[in-house]
Amino acid sequence: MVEIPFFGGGVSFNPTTDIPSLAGKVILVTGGNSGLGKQAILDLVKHSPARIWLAARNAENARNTVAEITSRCPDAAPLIKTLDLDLTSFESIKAAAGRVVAESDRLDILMLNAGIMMAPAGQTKEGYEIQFGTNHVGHAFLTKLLLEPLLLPTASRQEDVRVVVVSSEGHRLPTMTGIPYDKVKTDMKDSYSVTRYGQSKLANVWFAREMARRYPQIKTVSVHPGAVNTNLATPFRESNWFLNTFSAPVMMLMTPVEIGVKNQLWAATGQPKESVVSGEYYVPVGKAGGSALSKDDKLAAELWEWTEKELEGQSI
Ligand SMILES: NC(=O)c1ccc[n+]([C@@H]2O[C@H](COP(=O)([O-])OP(=O)(O)OC[C@H]3O[C@@H](n4cnc5c(N)ncnc54)[C@H](O)[C@@H]3O)[C@@H](O)[C@H]2O)c1
Repeated sequence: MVEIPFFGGGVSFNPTTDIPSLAGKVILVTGGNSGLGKQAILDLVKHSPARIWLAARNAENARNTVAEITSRCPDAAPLIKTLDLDLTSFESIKAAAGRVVAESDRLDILMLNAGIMMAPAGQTKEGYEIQFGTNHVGHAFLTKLLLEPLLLPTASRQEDVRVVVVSSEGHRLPTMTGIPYDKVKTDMKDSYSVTRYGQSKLANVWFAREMARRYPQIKTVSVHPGAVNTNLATPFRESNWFLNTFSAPVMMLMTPVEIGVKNQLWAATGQPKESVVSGEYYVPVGKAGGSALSKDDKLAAELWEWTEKELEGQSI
């Protein structure tokens, strides 16, 4: 997918010098075993030690990632824990949240970073279209389970609590149609499509916007990382011989992950904290953006209410 590059504006952010001390804080990053999530954890532990949950769906990959991070940053070893989390399964999300609540006394940064794009068509365990179910429903459920036991109590102690939802400029793809709620569980014929990805990423922006309105004590924002050289498009590429053969030079032109991670790191830690405005959607780095549709408060509230209904009665 072609992401729109951004020139000019924004803020300058250097993880090495601009991440403030996070000592004593607890951070959870979903999709922590590759791409932007892994790089975010590397920067966080390298430059400002905090206790970190590296959430990933494959336990062995997660352990290997921790081994790689701690080999590059040995002091991080006691600070990182892996967390089994498959966002396509409510059972897995409940187990993950249950463990975090049992083993943490606070949660300062929740980075909802995991995502899939144009993966093979499919449905989550609960029947949602796979991109919408993973990118939006799974993250919304995880947030719901962590909100009352950890995020709100941490915020009530006057702490700087932030939720960063990694969205995409792909949120612009659903223009007139928005999100067809009647189809997210029933109609799978274009489940692999970029339109479905766009719907899930629009949901990410709306979710952050409405969460910011409902919980002003927590700073919740959504971000676009840029067009970054990660594994995100691998399943799509591998499904198409032409892309598979000719995409290597294009990949090399994409933003390296060390740069691409800056926007979400800035959103999670940037100072002064007033510079990160709750409810906003940011393009790299720290530049407010977003489609007109993504700023529609009525539609953001509608998404929240629809999601709440879907998750009704679900708890750890
Ligand atoms: N790379 C880009 O150019 C780009 C552009 C815009 C937005 N994004 C967003 O950035 C985020 C991170 O993606 P990335 O580029 O690092 O790609 P990536 O493929 O390297 O990382 C995605 C991560 O999500 C995890 N994940 C996927 N399905 C999961 C599931 N069911 N349960 C738990 N974890 C799951 C993967 O294991 C992986 O760790 C995504 O939300 C993506 O939509 C990326």
